Amino acid sequence: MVSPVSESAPSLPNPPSAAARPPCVLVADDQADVLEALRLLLKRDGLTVVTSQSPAGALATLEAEDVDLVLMDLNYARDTTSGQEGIDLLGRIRAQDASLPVVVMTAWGSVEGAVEAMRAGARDYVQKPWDNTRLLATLRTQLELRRALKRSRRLEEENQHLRRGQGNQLAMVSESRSMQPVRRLIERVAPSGANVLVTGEHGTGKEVVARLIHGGSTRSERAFVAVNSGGLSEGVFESELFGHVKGAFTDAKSDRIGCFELADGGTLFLDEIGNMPLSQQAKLLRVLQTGELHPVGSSKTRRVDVRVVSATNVDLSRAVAEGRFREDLLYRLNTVEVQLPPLRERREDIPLLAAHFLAEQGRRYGRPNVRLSSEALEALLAYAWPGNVRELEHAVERAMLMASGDEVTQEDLLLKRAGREGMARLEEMTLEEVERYLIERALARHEGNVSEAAKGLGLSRSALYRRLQYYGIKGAR
Ligand SMILES: Nc1ncnc2c1ncn2[C@@H]1O[C@H](COP(=O)(O)OP(=O)(O)OP(=O)(O)O)[C@@H](O)[C@H]1O
Repeated sequence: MVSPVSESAPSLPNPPSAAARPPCVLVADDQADVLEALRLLLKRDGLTVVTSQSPAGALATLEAEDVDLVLMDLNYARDTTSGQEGIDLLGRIRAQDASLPVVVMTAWGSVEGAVEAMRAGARDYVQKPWDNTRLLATLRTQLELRRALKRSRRLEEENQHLRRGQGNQLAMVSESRSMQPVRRLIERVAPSGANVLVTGEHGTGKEVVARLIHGGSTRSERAFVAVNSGGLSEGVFESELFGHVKGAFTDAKSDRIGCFELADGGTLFLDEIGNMPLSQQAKLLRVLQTGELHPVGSSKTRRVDVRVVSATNVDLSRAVAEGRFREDLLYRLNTVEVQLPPLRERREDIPLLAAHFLAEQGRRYGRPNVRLSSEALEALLAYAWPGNVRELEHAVERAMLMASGDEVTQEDLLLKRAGREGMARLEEMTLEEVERYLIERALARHEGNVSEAAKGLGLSRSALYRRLQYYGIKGAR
């Protein structure tokens, strides 16, 4: 069931975490001696310094480097006293990135210049000649504010992801013999930091495994970010994974942190990896090889330290042989492979899983005493479970709602059956349940192929997609 892949397969390099990088300050001033003095002062204080002697040079540096703060003079050679060139530069920096703090340096006694700069968006000002301690304190305050702002944005995006995801499900019920090697492998690889590929049919618990691996690793205190990487359109893919900067495209109203950066220091779960188009595979591979990425619309390089756990129900070796999946990407992803058996091959787990879900739903619906009748349990054991653990979970929830007393009967389970009996059940189902059922059947018949399933159902592809989203049906391709 479990096949560790060669130990020598390459894994994601571990570049220094972006969070540990010292802040980078761009100092812009046209006087070389001023630049040098500031460079030494700031470097001694542990900051990374890049310098520029002209407004054009400053803008070019901002394009290329990941700068956290700008310290800029207001006066440049072309226009030494009015400060207008400096104000222009300030405006252009703000247009590029309004969240980037700018501290201006003004000539001694030039209060109007300082006031104008503050009006134009500078966060603070220092007068020349500067006082070292005060200057450093000013810069530190602004850098702290920026860090706090970035952190709160990041938390906000993480929360959105958690809300979109399934919470922190860490329980894995798995007592069956066929699940023992899986459990042992998870325990062994979780702390190793190696990239893991989890394979198995839909609903077998691949995401549960990914969360367990994250929970058992040294990264457990950092984010676990799950993304359905096989379901992203070409336009959304890069923005979702690598982020974008404001103005990168029409709808980019503000900067967005991508999943890779959200998972920095933690684990990125790439679900449905086998459905990723080749063009997206190439972009993903580049980031896995270098640990570096560019948000859409930015030329700045960002470094990330991410462990990748991916999942698929597709036979990737076959996909490689058929030219649908890159072999080099597969080697990056499957340093270790965990294969999850379908539920029909681990029937011993069915009673335990059913009891687990019954207890969970009992808590949810305030019915802690609901139990399965022995006929209901027999029916569960006899059923084929094409939808695996997810289908069992839904069946138990539905049964909890159907059961009139504290005992769930076989009838309450509404298990799908062919023939006349199935039709009788159909009559008892709601319209939505029937629709969902037919969609699932069509997808199963066409091995998850949405175009084919849509044709079979007499729907357009987009109409079927809308319904898949509405019913939360996964696994279509
Ligand atoms: N061993 C298990 N113990 C407890 N709950 C489980 C187990 N396996 C799966 N589940 C539950 O079943 C549901 C489906 O699991 P999960 O989403 O991990 O499956 P999956 O294989 O990733 O599905 P898909 O292929 O559709 O993405 C989830 O609600 C999960 O919590």
